Amino acid sequence: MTDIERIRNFSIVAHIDHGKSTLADRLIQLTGTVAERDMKAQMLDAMDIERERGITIKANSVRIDYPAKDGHTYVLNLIDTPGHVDFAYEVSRSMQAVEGSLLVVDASQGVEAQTLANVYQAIDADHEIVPVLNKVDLPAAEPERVKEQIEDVIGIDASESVMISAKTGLGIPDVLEAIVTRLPAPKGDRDAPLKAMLVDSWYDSYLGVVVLIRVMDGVIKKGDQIKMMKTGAAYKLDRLAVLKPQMVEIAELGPGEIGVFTASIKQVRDTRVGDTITHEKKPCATALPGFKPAQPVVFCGLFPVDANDFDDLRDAIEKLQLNDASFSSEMETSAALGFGFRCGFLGLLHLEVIRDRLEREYDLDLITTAPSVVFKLHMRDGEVRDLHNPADMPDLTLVDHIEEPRIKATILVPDEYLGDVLKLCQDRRGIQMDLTYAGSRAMVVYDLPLAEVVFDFYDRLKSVTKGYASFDYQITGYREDFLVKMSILVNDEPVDALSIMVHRDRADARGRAMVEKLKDLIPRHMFKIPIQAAIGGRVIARETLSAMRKDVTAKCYGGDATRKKKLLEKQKAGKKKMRQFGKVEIPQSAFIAALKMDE
Ligand SMILES: Nc1nc2c(ncn2[C@@H]2O[C@H](COP(=O)(O)OP(=O)(O)OP(=O)(O)O)[C@@H](O)[C@H]2O)c(=O)[nH]1
Repeated sequence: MTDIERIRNFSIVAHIDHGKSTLADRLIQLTGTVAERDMKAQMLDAMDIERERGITIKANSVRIDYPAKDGHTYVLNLIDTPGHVDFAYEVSRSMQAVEGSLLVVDASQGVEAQTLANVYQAIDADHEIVPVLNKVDLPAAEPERVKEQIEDVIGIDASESVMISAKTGLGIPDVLEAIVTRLPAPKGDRDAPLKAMLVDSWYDSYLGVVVLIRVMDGVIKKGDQIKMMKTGAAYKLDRLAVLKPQMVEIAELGPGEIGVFTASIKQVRDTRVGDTITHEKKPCATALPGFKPAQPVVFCGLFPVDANDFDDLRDAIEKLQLNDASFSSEMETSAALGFGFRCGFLGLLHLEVIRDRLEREYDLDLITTAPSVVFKLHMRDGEVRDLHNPADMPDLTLVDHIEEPRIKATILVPDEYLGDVLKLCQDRRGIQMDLTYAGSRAMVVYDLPLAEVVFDFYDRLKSVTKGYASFDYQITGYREDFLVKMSILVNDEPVDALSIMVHRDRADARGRAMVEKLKDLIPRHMFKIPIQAAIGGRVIARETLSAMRKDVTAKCYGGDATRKKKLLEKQKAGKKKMRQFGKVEIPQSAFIAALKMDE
């Protein structure tokens, strides 16, 4: 067991790409935690997709032994936090598990939206914060200006920022010293009953579920009989270890320490981030505050393009859920799309990552329906229902009013793009709450309906600002608005995968845009096809796709049978990506394309 005075627990907060992973790698490397030859760049980002997209999804941790200048060897525990907005709750739990943060800011870029969101979480958790200016090797680095910005925008003292280049290794020893001298040691009572926080968990194909914990009070040992206070489940610990970052078994962990255990836990779902772990026989009196179960906020339907792949899709979803308790699924049948799943996600990025993995790792062709948020239906009889799928919208006469989730969005953007950003937010029913300046950049805060953000807001924001805006949001609550369900009818058949909830004032424009798009996206058939948008029984927009004149084989005159056969085969292959709606075939790509809004 480590002397509590010689422990420092910390996390690194940064905006995406400011160099968090590179710094972590350097710290690990410099302290010889990993032998040089085992050093893979970005040790902490385990998953391929994370590496490819350059984002950190699952929190993880590493324990570093550091001989400090004062002659003592310290144990430094770095908990890596997910950098994306969708995982705000996971970030908040990781923050509770440590006492300090390194605030990494790219000295050539300055403070960004996620820097703010994450540093506020660190401040909320009462962290001691050490500002670290990275990338000072770049000619464009302006450390003095960025220091000022940190003081102006975040309001913390940046005069003693550590200047580093995680790339060249410059300043890394200073970071290690700052961790020891400027961050506080943890506190905890060794003699009190065990109280540990469940910080993270993941599924390992050899070990089963691995649980990352921070001990607050008491001592945990291999073989202990433990209990999770929120779920009530009890387990016997069969392995206790620290991560260096590979697992090294350890006999016990005391207050202030961070480590992992395994205990024959079947699925990640049985472990809840933020839960309190204690001894079954001698439990602690109260659980740690702030526990919140993971709540999916964005839903969409996932259907196999080829109905025969349904079983494969179900198996793949079950496998992914082994490692991700926040991704929910429920079987769904759609008249148009057949059998599939209605899935819930923490946010848009989470949705994209899961869909990508299903398509890539499990080789599935999927139709994704429009992402939707959870609407609250206040029924006339007083009942309040959650609506996860616009297709399930009940008869309007039964509904008194509808509420939708709202967010507080923070956007940082260079001055010259401010006008475009304001217009975009305004177009998405936003209400401006704040507008301030930090140097040549504006910080805008908007109250927006989440429904207007889930689809393509982020893409639009990036395109109108040429990638210079940064964006972050948090859900603030529900508010009533005049929302209606808009259905799309193709050849008089409703296509439920295309129905959306929309504000009444926007319905006409959205409806018109969608039918116009669909007219281009649906190939011509042998007959005329009306395409309509409707609210209830009322058609608000209509286009007609005219009939095709010739069939594809018509130009193969003469008896060229092979050519004809080839053409028909080609057509058949193309059909695999099509869906049949009544007599009409709609290409898979049309579903998402039709919902994109051009502004
Ligand atoms: N020139 C220079 N480039 C750096 C430095 N530190 C990191 N980079 C580069 O900046 C990019 C982003 O670095 P990462 O460490 O992946 O950033 P991150 O903050 O971990 O990003 P996420 O994992 O996406 O949150 C990489 O291409 C790094 O090579 C530095 O000190 N100088």
